[in-house]
Amino acid sequence: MFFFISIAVVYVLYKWLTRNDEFFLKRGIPYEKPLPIVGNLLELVLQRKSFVDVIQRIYVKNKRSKIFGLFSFTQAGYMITDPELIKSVMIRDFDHFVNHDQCFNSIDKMFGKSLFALQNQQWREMRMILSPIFSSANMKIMFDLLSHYADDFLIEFKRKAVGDVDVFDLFSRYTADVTSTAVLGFEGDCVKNDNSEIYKIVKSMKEVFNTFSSMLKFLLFGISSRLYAASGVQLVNKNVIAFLRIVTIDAMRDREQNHISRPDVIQLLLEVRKAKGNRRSQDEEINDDELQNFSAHKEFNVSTNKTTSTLDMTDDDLWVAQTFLLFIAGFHTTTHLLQTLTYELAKNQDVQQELYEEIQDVLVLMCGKPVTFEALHKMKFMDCVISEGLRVYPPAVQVDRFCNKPITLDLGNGKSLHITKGQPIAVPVYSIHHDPEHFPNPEKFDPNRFNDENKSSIVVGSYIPFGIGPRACMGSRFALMKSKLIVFHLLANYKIKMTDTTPKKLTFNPDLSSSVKEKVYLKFVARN
Ligand code: HEM
Repeated sequence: MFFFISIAVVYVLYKWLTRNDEFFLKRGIPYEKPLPIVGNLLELVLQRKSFVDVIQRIYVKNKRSKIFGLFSFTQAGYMITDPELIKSVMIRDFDHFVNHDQCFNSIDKMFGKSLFALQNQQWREMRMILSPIFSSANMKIMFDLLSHYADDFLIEFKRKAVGDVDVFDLFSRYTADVTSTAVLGFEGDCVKNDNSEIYKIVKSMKEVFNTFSSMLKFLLFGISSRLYAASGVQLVNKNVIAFLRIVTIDAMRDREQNHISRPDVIQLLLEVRKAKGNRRSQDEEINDDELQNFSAHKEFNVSTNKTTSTLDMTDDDLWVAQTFLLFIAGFHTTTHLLQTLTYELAKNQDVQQELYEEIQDVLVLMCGKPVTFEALHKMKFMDCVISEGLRVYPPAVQVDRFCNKPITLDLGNGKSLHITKGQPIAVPVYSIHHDPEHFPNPEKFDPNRFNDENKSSIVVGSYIPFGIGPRACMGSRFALMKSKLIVFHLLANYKIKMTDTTPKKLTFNPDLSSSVKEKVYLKFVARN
């Protein structure tokens, strides 16, 4: 009897776990047959391949089709390869694809309240509240703060540059300091102090998404969100939340009591909270076309005619969640950009020399004064170099959307595809950036793809390091500014070289991120 019951249970479980297996077959969309539980991600779960490599293999096989299917664990999701379709989902038909995957909203109580996870009207309201953080006026204030910080950084760096430098560690610390100083208004001291407690916490924030155990949490959530909820597991650990409460809620209270005002996020959150959300205009100038930023995202107006707020402004966690997001969204991404970019500059000495010459020209123009916001943003070759860095090593492997209103997408040649509410759809950013149809000889690091002569031939939708459309990265201009500034100062003072241990090629960790597997040590040789 027990035997028959066991067989019946296994059978029911198998049927349930494979319930979506014919999803793409029924819709005539190419896909790879999934395995139970792991879907198409077996190599990733076995730690044999990175997410980048898994997607790349499936993309190359299916890219002739404008859309293909991917089983991320048990979830069947569409992957779009065609720039026109990408524009349609991310911009033209945005009202049907406002949100990220549902799981971000429910997998962690605190993260679920962050801008990244908020949905529909709540997302629109929060985006309008937060986007002025990166208005042109605020960016200039942040630039001044960062310029002062750069002086201290260079003094500290002199000490570190004596030996070979682990550039991941260096730029993680730089990014943590810059976010603390310019965005949140406190000193991180992560570069200065090798044992900085703040650095330990910020690093553990990164681990929230980029470890094997976080992947298992997503897997459990994918199998059953109810089981996940019942297990009591959360993504963000208690130490991180305690730290964020201090830098957000305690800081807000302190400023209110002591009448302190600083031009940063905490101040903005304080004002929004006091005004119960009524300070949510997007009238501050955010898009500045004069700045040379090929990859920067243009902010869209996402307002609606609803007048009452759907957010609970008195909820502390709502604000803690935004601080968390600002840390985490800029941390891995900017560190990854700077790590991989300095690696490519060391490898491609001709590119480094051309960039150094542009820096020298600016220094001459500045007549000994520090580089200004405008001068930094007018540097054309600098912009090409950064844009190419983000093409070859986009920090986000993919960007995703979740259908909130059914729609029929036109696939061309008389074909169409009906997308139902609740259906995930993603854009494989890394694979599109490495597609020779969009970027010939894609593995070559060639900044001139983005020069004035060539950049007009880049098809909209084929270059999306910051995503695209109203839900694209909110911090793109800040990320570009802090990256350009540090590259400027480092190259003005040092020549970057490979060491005997520097890897010949970079590969990626077997997790859901695009983090580099190898330790990257580089030599920084003082120029004078
Ligand atoms: C090189 C650095 C960075 C890269 C490549 C990057 C990339 C991205 C991408 C791909 C997205 C998703 C976009 C989409 O779904 O279309 C995103 C979202 C976001 N990023 Fe960034 N990011 C970077 C730095 C930053 C920084 C420094 C901040 C702020 C301090 C930031 C804040 C955000 C926020 C708040 C979102 C969520 C936007 C929303 O859901 O409305 N990012 N980023």
